[in-house]
Amino acid sequence: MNRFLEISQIQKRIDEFNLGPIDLKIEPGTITALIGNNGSGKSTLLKLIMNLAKPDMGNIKFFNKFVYGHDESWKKQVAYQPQTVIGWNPFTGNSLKEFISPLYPNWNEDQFNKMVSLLAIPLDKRYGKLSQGDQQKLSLALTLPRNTPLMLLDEPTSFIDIPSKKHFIDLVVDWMDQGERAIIMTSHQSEDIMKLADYLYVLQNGKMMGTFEKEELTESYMCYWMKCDLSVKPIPGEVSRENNRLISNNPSATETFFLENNLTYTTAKNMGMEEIITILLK
Ligand SMILES: Nc1ncnc2c1ncn2[C@@H]1O[C@H](COP(=O)(O)OP(=O)(O)OP(=O)(O)O)[C@@H](O)[C@H]1O
Repeated sequence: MNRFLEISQIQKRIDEFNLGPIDLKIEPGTITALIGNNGSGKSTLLKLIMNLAKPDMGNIKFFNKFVYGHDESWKKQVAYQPQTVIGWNPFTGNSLKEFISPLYPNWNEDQFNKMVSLLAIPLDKRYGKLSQGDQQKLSLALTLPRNTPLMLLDEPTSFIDIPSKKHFIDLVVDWMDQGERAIIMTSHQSEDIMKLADYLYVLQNGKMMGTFEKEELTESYMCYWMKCDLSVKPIPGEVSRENNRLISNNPSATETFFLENNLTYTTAKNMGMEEIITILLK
């Protein structure tokens, strides 16, 4: 299988914080959402991929090339949108576009203009004078049109307004359709995750909790309201219970057990992404 990115046993210590060991493989045609509580190491992982921080252990291969060498030509193949961009404040959107666009051979000017118009981005104001939302929109408009095989987005929609979030989702879907591409994005926005992600990579306090296929994850969590309070413990698949409400991450095992033990429920409901993430990050 052709792998865009392969992270093997990466570890990084920053003061008291320990990230890893992390293993992650990214294949073309996929969007992976990095999920985790604040401070769990998501941005640090993106910085390690971009060689902006050095790991203490492990390695990262991008298109089968180690990223921790002197040759950084691979960076032309990755578009990285950090949470905070350093050094852009004195420049207007127009000047930033003039600096950035020549660096990327697949830069698409029409796509940039489309994003500027759709997201109503002021190009003649200095970046430092823009609102946080406009800064984020400009940063996106300077990232997607690079049309690199891999895009790394660090909380791309945390400040932008609701209509722009909807445009962002459409733009990303369109971006993915244009070739052999992949995205890794950190996000706390369940709508972005629900609509865009194929995989969820979950981090908890720097530790890797696992990779989950989104559809499987949403299908595997079910909430049951039982006819009466449950006294039997534990029930196969049980994740948690409260009075007559039971959450399972293995509905078929749970329902078989209900049948075998004459336990009846009044309602069964799939759970939303926000509820599932809350359970995963408990
Ligand atoms: N430059 C730094 N100096 C000291 N500590 C740092 C630095 N960068 C990150 N850390 C620490 O590393 C840990 C992980 O931070 P990181 O920003 O990667 O988390 P995150 O999952 O992206 O968080 P958030 O969801 O809040 O953006 C935190 O404990 C943070 O304080």
